[in-house]
Amino acid sequence: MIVTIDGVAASGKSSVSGGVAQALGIPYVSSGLLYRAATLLGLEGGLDLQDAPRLLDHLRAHPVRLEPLAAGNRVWLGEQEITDRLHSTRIDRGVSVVAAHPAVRAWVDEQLRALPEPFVAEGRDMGTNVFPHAPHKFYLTASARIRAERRSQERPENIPEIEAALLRRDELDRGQIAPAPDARVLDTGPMTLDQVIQTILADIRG
Ligand SMILES: Nc1ncnc2c1ncn2[C@@H]1O[C@H](COP(=O)(O)OP(=O)(O)O)[C@@H](O)[C@H]1O
Ligand SMILES: Nc1ccn([C@H]2C[C@H](O)[C@@H](COP(=O)(O)OP(=O)(O)O)O2)c(=O)n1
Repeated sequence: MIVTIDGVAASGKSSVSGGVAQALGIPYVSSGLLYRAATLLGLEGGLDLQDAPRLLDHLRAHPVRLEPLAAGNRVWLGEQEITDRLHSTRIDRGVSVVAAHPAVRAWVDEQLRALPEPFVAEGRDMGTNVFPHAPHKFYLTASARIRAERRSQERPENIPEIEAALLRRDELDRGQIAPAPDARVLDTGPMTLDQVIQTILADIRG
């Protein structure tokens, strides 16, 4: 069984997926971490992030692995854990360029489709492209201001700066973001994290 939870940046995808997965006793899969890992490798390799063929060669030469645990996903580069380095403002700025390359998307999708079920998958296109046959699909939204207020707990910039960066990324990610026609759309703005998790669990349990 696969549950998909897609949505815009900072809409609550990882926190909600983690809570839903823990309640169901299954892992969750954070696809965005693989796009972030590809961005980190590109930046640290001194590559032009626009240069898809070189970036892909670089990715193929470096074994990146996503470990989808219920308590939080980890990303490995060989034997070295890189999870803590994936949520910087520098990666936020570069990741949309990297995620727009079809070859990078195929590199991510291949890894996701190889994972054993059951799991909760979160990202932008889990319910549309990667797991279109998933029986339970959700799509999270919230206003840019609310998302910026939430993110300000995790980033050094002030709320207007974070809001501007989120709107820029929404725009750049637009090609990847659309709710699946059979997804339930939830505006998390007026809800607590636990309310979102309980709403999704009630829907899954029917
Ligand atoms: N109602 C809510 N729904 C989802 N997340 C919320 C809610 N209220 C606060 N948050 C917080 O918003 C922050 C951003 O959520 P996160 O899971 O990182 O989003 P995303 O994975 O979409 O970037 C987290 O700190 C989360 O706990
Ligand atoms: N399935 C996915 C997941 C993420 N992406 C891209 C788009 C996002 O800007 C980045 C980072 O996604 P992530 O979900 O980690 O981060 P945010 O919640 O957007 O802060 O990756 C994507 O194109 N497709």
